[in-house]
Amino acid sequence: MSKEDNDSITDFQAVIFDLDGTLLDTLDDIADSMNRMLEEKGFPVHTVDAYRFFIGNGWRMLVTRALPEKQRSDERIDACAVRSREIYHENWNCKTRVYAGISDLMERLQERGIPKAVLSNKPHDFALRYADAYLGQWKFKAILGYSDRFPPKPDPTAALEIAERIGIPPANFLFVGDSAVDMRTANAAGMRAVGVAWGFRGARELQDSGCRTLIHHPLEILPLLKSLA
Ligand SMILES: O=C(O)COP(=O)(O)O
Repeated sequence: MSKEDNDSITDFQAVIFDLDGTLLDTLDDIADSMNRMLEEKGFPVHTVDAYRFFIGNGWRMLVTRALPEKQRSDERIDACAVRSREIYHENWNCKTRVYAGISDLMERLQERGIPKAVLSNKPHDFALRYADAYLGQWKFKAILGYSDRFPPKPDPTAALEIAERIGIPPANFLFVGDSAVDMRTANAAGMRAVGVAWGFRGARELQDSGCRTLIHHPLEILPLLKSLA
């Protein structure tokens, strides 16, 4: 962390986490499911790494980016979204894992009584299922994936709703994510934008999109938080 970051740290008391690429490495399961759908439909598949840049703006955008440019009619995108979700439904947890250091971080946050929440552009049902399977031993004040209740990130509405529910002002939140979408959401919500270098997109994208604090290990979040001891 730079000195400048240290100087400007205020009274952070709560954390909102992105899910894909921040808490969980879901890349392979998403890429495999999408590639199986593309194969079935006779379209070219992509490398797993290509999916790092397709994921981030919700399932429909993921499907759109994965389809060849000339095959992106609304009807085709809808049909491919339905089929790829069916496949993902069966394969969501084959290779997914929690990133190193996340379990330690969750444990420490829990011990210190720091409120935490998840906000993802993943379909809401999948966000809940992942949180339950991989993060179920820790308490979250809210777990929100994408649904028709809130616009997707980078719109700040859902992040602000979480702050309201927890009863802590947005300015006292860390918003931790791995993509430009997350950094924009954080800044639009008036929360501290914390970028994680271990995620799908990497440090450069984060620095170019409003990241205020870049971290390389989950436990670097702890010194940013107010001590509740
Ligand atoms: O599924 C997506 O588009 C991204 O999900 P995330 O917001 O948890 O990174």
